[in-house]
Amino acid sequence: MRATLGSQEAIAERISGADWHGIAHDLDSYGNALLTQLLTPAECQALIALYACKDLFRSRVVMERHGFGRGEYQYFSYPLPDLIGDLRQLLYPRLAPLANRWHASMHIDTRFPQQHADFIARCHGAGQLRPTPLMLQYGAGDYNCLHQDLYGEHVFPLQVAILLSQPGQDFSGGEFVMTEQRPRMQSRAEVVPLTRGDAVIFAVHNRPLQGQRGAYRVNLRHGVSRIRSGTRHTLGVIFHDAQ
Ligand SMILES: O=C(O)CCC(=O)C(=O)O
Ligand SMILES: [Fe+2]
Repeated sequence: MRATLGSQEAIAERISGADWHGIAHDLDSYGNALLTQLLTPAECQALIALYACKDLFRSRVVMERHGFGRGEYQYFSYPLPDLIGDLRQLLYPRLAPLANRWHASMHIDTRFPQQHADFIARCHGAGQLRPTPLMLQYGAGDYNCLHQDLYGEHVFPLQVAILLSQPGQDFSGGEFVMTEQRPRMQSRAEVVPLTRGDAVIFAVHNRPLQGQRGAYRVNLRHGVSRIRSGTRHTLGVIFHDAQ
């Protein structure tokens, strides 16, 4: 599995080569940023194949049953497949300084350690023991309602979703969408254009927005518009664990 799923070194190199200044700028300006071509088509394909391996997952959610939309997803069990553990561990340190800066701007006291293992120890110490990385699977007519992935008191304010299917080839429709609700103002929407292997990094629930009298908090949600045809798979990397 290691061969098809790519080495940690290759993933680390792609992450190092990304434009992190540009990503920070986009996250500060829009609450989301693209990290293009994080995974190769072969890695995307290998990840999609994992969806059928029931033993890798701790639970399966049929979205319609909960009013979450239509489609399904599965949460991975520990130990995570290598590639997914590597992504979580390698992306986190790039985002922790930004998360700390956001918290400072929003006057939230919590600060995040530099290493993911230390943050996970904090989650586990508070009873948030269950892994949150997940794979989502949508067919024609499916969609994901606007939501926030909060699973307990401890929340890392950024998360990552990686599109594993090719738009225009594997599926049509199914755009990644975000809304941003500003206090006493109308909501703003963003559609994030993704191709297979691209990651979107985005705010989990709040971000600071610079106003005339300092920064204030805005409330964000994400979801997926209706899949018009075909099948769409995504890998979700959430950095906090769940209660
Ligand atoms: O399928 C998507 O693009 C959205 C997935 C999602 O909601 C998540 O990763 O938290
Ligand atoms: Fe989500």
